[in-house]
Amino acid sequence: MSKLRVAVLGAKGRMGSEAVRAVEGADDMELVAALGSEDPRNTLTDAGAQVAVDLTRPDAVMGNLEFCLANGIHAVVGTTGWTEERLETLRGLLAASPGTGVLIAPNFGIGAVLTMRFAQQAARFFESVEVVELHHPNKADAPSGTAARTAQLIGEARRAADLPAQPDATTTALDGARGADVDGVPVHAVRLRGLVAHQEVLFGDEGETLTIRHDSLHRSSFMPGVLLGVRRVPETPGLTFGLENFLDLD
Ligand SMILES: NC(=O)C1=CN([C@@H]2O[C@H](COP(=O)(O)OP(=O)(O)OC[C@H]3O[C@@H](n4cnc5c(N)ncnc54)[C@H](OP(=O)(O)O)[C@@H]3O)[C@@H](O)[C@H]2O)C=CC1
Ligand SMILES: O=C(O)C1=N[C@H](C(=O)O)C[C@H](O)C1
Repeated sequence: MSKLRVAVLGAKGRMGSEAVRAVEGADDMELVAALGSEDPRNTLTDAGAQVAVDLTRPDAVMGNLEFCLANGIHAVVGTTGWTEERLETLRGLLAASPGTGVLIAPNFGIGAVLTMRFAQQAARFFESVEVVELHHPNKADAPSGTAARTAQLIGEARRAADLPAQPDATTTALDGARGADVDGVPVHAVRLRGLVAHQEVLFGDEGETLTIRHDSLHRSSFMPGVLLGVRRVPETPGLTFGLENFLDLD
């Protein structure tokens, strides 16, 4: 069987360099290009890439995807910064390239995917909920894509259960003290030297609390998810949002 021809964008970055090693170590894949910010995108077509893994920056990913979709290259995207508006633009690009697949994974770690699923399940049972994400201080965006997605899933589950807005009697606060409001859920971002990627989802109700915590202690934790995405995306045209769609969680 011929090997999947894979390119990594952002190849010199923290995640990209790990992805380069993972692709090189996969028996069914061949790393055909490893691009940094200075490399022209046509390196991808010249190398005959079938799947591009984007681990760049929120301000770079859309241009990369435009190029990939215009050239029928499937994409596995770990880069963050996805708003509904950006997703809509991407859906438009995909409509013009119907056989091509894009996976956007807010988090490739199985523990993080499970955290989101468990939080979604717990959401309707608790009056209060807050999300705290904790990352290394070189991270460009806040809150993390994972925290934003977690809060969105919780918000959807609360609405589906007809829960009211959660109680919060704060009338005076320093700016930012209550975190960012994502879909009615306060999200707090910690940046601390020594950390990699961590998240706590705190639920509370009368007389009890529930904490769901996940820790990525090394970026190798994301690599099985990246490789799964690379294997599955060529057979999955259109937009897939979330690695859970490629996992049998139920
Ligand atoms: N989904 C997931 O599981 C995970 C997602 N991430 C996300 O991945 C992204 C990257 O994170 P991280 O590796 O820590 O960031 P880094 O800053 O370490 O790496 C980003 C790399 O992308 C390069 N780059 C920027 N623009 C382009 C471009 N147009 N083409 C090719 N390369 C480019 C940068 O090069 P230069 O320095 O020259 O600008 C840099 O080497 C972030 O959005 C982060 O949130 C991170 C971890 C897990
Ligand atoms: O930048 C990071 O490091 C990470 N980014 C992703 C995010 O924003 O959710 C995934 C993980 O948290 C690590």
